[in-house]
Amino acid sequence: MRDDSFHVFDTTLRDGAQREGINLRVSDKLAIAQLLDDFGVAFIEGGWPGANPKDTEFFQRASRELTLRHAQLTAFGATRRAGVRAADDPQVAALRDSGAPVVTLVAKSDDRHVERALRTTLDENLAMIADTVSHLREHGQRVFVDCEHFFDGYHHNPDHALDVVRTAAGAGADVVVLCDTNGGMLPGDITRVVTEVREATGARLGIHAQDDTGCAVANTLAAVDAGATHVQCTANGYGERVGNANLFSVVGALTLKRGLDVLPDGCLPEMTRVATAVAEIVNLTPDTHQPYVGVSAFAHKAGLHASAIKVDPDLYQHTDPALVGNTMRMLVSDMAGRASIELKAQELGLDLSGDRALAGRVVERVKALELSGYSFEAADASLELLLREELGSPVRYFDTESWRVITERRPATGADSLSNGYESLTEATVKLLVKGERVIATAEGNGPVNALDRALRSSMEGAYTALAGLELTDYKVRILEGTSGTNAVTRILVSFSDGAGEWTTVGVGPNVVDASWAALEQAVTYGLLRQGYPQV
Ligand SMILES: CC(=O)SCCNC(=O)CCNC(=O)[C@H](O)C(C)(C)COP(=O)(O)OP(=O)(O)OC[C@H]1O[C@@H](n2cnc3c(N)ncnc32)[C@H](O)[C@@H]1OP(=O)(O)O
Ligand SMILES: CC(=O)C(=O)O
Repeated sequence: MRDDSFHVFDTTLRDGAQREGINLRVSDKLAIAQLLDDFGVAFIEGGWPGANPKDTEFFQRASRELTLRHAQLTAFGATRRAGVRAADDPQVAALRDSGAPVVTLVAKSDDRHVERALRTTLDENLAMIADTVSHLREHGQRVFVDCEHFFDGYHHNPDHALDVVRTAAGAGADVVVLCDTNGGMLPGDITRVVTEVREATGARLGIHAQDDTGCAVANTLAAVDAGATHVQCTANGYGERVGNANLFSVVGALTLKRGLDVLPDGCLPEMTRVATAVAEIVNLTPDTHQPYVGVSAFAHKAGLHASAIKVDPDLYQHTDPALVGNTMRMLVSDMAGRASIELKAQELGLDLSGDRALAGRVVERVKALELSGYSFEAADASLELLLREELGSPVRYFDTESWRVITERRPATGADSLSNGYESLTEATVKLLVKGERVIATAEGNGPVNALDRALRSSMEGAYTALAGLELTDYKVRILEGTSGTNAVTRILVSFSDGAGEWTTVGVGPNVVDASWAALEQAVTYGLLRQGYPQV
């Protein structure tokens, strides 16, 4: 039986889904629920059964299709309408019949909302809460009550706000959740109010904090410090308007900073995987700078940081990334020092044998190249090739004698209205020395880079069969001197994949095709190195 003394309650599938830009299918919701269960949350709020067909179907399918090891499903919905018995309210019936063992009821606790939005009396509001909680409890469901706008309501009419808490708890709600629905509170407000409400009512309290002041995580932690034992959060902080308290930041803080065992054993290292997988499912780019789980959360750029990290990573990290399933990374740029290079070499599996002079030479080359427009922090493959060269074993699979590209614009057959009756075709010829033989290859492409890529591969596919499995996955152009117009220097980043991994290289030059070739040549060389081909 799971310890019930502290609840991590996730509402990604309900409040998270209220974020602009998220539109989940039932299968998405089921997949996210499974991930949240892997992460070990105690409650997963699945949605509002009866409010829309998708959420109703989610609860039907969840009972058949989900195997939850850690979490209980929770159905969300409102208290009964004014003037109707809970037993006769169809929305309450949908909660009762959802199959969820737990129901979270949203209740009004700000008298202005009662009078102006519900258009009823304060007494009827209390009756709606008591009647709905008792009805669901009689049907065997556990009930939590979300007190909407609690903090604003407490400020405006503390007596009614406290009556709501006492009524909910008195009717059988296990947790009364104080909600900062408009997200306007600051941590000091939360500490004071939670403390006062706990002392005045003795109820078990929870916290639900929207992030409109950017304080949702801090507010959640302040509530816990003041005695709340139930935290409502969403994966990656998704939620209505700017979002909710971020589940991963809250859990990271509670476990690693406060020493609370809020997850089952072994679940914390799932954090980074779950955060990324949820972002993929909701179709939002993962936030690279998100605390704990972002790809940059433990990425170090400054040379002074690296020199201390070399002695002990704890000197520049607030926690061990492995505890949350993340990894430390060294970034090499013109802010690097010798220690950065030494650590990067270690990360890449290269042995510098403590050669400080060699590391110093690499630093100097990197700084000079970055001054001319290169950027190595996103181009690990280029950096590795440079390091190998300085180590005295440059990577060579072919030598380029020359290449040429011709783009022809000609009348098109079946051209669409955008092409103005013309089409362009590019042809590239490359001349290389491959394993001692001179090879010449020509290929067509839809542009210079595509044509060069195809010619380069076709010239070597006999010698290196694995080339067929390499794929160009990204091509980025950055104009470095914006004021020079078409005379500018450009930086090209190309990314390749071989199915097992991805790598990026960088080329720079005043001629965009030349810079692209430089990046392409390195990317293919690095790809062949990854395949383990012996060098020529
Ligand atoms: C703070 C939060 O984020 S709470 C979560 C909010 N989530 C959602 O609203 C998403 C799902 N909502 C919906 O699909 C719809 O709004 C429904 C199905 C719930 C209701 O739809 P409708 O019946 O068309 O009503 P509508 O949305 O216009 O208004 C909500 C009604 O609920 C009432 N209501 C609001 N809060 C409560 C409450 N805590 N208890 C009881 N009734 C409430 C309102 O007074 C209003 O009543 P009225 O129709 O008599 O004016
Ligand atoms: C319940 C809820 O989502 C809120 O009050 O913000």
